[in-house]
Amino acid sequence: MSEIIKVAMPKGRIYKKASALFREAGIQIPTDVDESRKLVVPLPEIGMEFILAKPVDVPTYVEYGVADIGIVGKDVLMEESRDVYELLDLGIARCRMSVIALPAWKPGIHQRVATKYPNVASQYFRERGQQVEVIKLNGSIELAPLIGLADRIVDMVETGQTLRENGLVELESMFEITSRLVANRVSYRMKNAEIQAVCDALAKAITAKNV
Ligand SMILES: Nc1ncnc2c1ncn2[C@@H]1O[C@H](COP(=O)(O)OP(=O)(O)OP(=O)(O)O)[C@@H](O)[C@H]1O
Ligand SMILES: O=P(O)(O)OC[C@H]1O[C@H](OP(=O)(O)OP(=O)(O)O)[C@H](O)[C@@H]1O
Repeated sequence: MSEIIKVAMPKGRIYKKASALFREAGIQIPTDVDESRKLVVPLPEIGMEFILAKPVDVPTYVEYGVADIGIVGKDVLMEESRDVYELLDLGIARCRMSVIALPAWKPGIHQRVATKYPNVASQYFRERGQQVEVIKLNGSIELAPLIGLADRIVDMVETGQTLRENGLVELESMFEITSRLVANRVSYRMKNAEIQAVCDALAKAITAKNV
């Protein structure tokens, strides 16, 4: 008998896109499990159990093996540096991580950068020889330059609407971001056939979408 695969799924904007991709891959998962308050959803009929997690926590659950696989944005993987296998680029929830400022921004002596991604931002500016003070925020990052907390921000840009509505400009695009399928290293060995089957089915669905 094949083993149950535990899947850490991010609540929020990735869930609908990821669950649609699973269904295109022939894995019939419900569309609306993220709308209830139930956090562990057993789906024995398809040999899976879904763990509905905050996106930033998905790599932690997978590293510790309480989830065998997970779906997570590349932005979170870069920031969290968890020891997980990155198996597949799902090509969903596409956006970019950028450096953003008010149009009048000029390099100054003491530069402050606000972001939800302090590790990624620190490394990015360090590699470019720019000395900056990085300030961690947890949301509405665009506020920081508007009210004088920081000169620049590092944040996600998708449609650009948030920037336009707040009179901000994108100075540099740092990284293209998509969601990834990741696996726990031990699970990948112990449940290899089951995990590889999910990975192959998703890869086939992605290829079918792109032709
Ligand atoms: N416009 C966007 N803004 C932010 N993230 C986006 C965007 N579009 C796609 N993404 C991707 O979606 C992922 C999850 O975004 P979501 O907003 O659901 O998470 P979150 O900000 O951690 O949620 P919460 O605020 O509930 O903790 C991001 O990590 C990123 O990979
Ligand atoms: O280019 P756009 O399509 O406007 O998308 C980008 C915005 O979306 C995200 O914010 P989110 O909605 O997650 O809210 P938050 O700022 O509270 O994290 C991100 O942090 C940007 O603010």
